[in-house]
Amino acid sequence: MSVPAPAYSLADVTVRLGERDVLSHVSADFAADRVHVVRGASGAGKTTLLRLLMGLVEPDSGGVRRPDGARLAAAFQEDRLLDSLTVSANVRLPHGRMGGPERARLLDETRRALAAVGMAGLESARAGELSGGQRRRVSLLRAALSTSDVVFLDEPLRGLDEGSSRATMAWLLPRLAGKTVFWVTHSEAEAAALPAPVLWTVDGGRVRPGRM
Ligand SMILES: Nc1ncnc2c1ncn2[C@@H]1O[C@H](COP(=O)(O)OP(=O)(O)OP(=O)(O)O)[C@@H](O)[C@H]1O
Repeated sequence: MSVPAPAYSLADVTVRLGERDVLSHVSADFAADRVHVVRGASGAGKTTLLRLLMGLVEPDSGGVRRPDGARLAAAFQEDRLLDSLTVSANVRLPHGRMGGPERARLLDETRRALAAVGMAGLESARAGELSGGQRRRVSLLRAALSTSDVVFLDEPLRGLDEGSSRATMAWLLPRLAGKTVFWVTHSEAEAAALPAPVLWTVDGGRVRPGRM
């Protein structure tokens, strides 16, 4: 049986930000179609790793191989919602202009998704009127409902209470099936709830397989 090509490869990559090599001589292969759980202390470089894989940062030295033509979705640590737009308009953003039936289908899916994550009836609320935990969930819905092959989630459940967290996870996981996922978390329980996760630790500028 042939081994599938990795979705992303880093070869001796260094990323310098300000005065510091945040990532230093990192080599790693990230398999396609798996959930990669990225852990590490605050400031270790987890977000920088995600930005590097997404192509938002280029390495100062070394090589990055990214999949050709992959469609990316992301929920960043800061939710990046447009406050003056409604919840459903924010979820629709990655889809660009949509026709009647397609738009109606997404609106319906958004309505059902909001109910599933404990935000029933909020599709017409302005994003600027939402709480932090509600904003988080809208940003996750937007990423998970967009058409994508690779999904980057930077501390996706941060700030959610246990019930919301559980409901959001239950809604989210089936929608990530078959995709390559990068999931940054500080939570052991969250990592354990993910399907067959591939664990990575960012520490001292290095990215190592396994837990801390
Ligand atoms: N644009 C930048 N210029 C200079 N330094 C930066 C820049 N962006 C990040 N850093 C620094 O790089 C280091 C890694 O930051 P990064 O956000 O990747 O860490 P993290 O592991 O995601 O942290 P957290 O868990 O707190 O989100 C930090 O010391 C941060 O201050």
